[in-house]
Amino acid sequence: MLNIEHLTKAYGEKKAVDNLSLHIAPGEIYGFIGHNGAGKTTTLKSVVGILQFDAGEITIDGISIKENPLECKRRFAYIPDNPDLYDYMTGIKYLNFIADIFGVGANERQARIRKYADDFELTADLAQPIAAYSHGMKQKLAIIAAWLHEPKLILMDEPFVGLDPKASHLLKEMMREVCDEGGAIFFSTHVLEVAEKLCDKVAIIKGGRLIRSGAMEEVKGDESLEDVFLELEGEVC
Ligand SMILES: Nc1ncnc2c1ncn2[C@@H]1O[C@H](COP(=O)(O)OP(=O)(O)OP(=O)(O)O)[C@@H](O)[C@H]1O
Repeated sequence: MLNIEHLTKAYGEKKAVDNLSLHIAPGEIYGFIGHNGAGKTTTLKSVVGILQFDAGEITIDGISIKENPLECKRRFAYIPDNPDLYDYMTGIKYLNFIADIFGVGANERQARIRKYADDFELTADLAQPIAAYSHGMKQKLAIIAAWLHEPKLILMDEPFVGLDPKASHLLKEMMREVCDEGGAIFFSTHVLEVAEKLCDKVAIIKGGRLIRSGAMEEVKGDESLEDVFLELEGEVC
């Protein structure tokens, strides 16, 4: 579903991502872990067409993000690490705005907004301006917005930050549902316990280079993901 081939992206002289290749198949929850500044956000922003990259190719369902970004964007949703939404809009206005962009019909959008807002206990706040939302409430709104057009691929940068335990649990269930229905999820996290329990596959990036990837059980073997990660972090590139 998502193919990243030899992705390279530099900021000036500094290579933030160096020759990274990764393949994410339907049905997979794929975790992306690495130290601060390892290149996770740069990779995600390159995949979703926010950043121009220097070399490599990224395709979603075989469609190039460079050549046909709109077709790609119809298929995925992206939740950035900071839910900077439009503060002056109310929650419901924002969700309708996103639904309009993706052409979600009136009945579907109403049903989905009602379901997800109820599940996240956000319904009573939808009439409030986003400026009045807490970080966690903004994150919930961003998640609902991402799920509105039923994307096949969902990319998320640190999605659990700021969510309360109930919302985190719900998000994990929603992620698994997407994958059970043939979709795929690629997300970054620093919470290795969550990654270990939730992910089918995991990729570890260090200094812009992919240093380990594959099925969770294979990557971690008999150890915890945290132990494997810390061992790899300790090794010289
Ligand atoms: N706009 C930018 N200009 C210059 N350098 C940047 C820019 N954005 C990121 N970098 C650098 O690129 C490297 C990778 O950063 P990136 O944000 O992709 O890391 P990350 O793995 O997402 O980190 P974190 O876990 O802290 O969010 C870092 O060395 C960072 O300093």
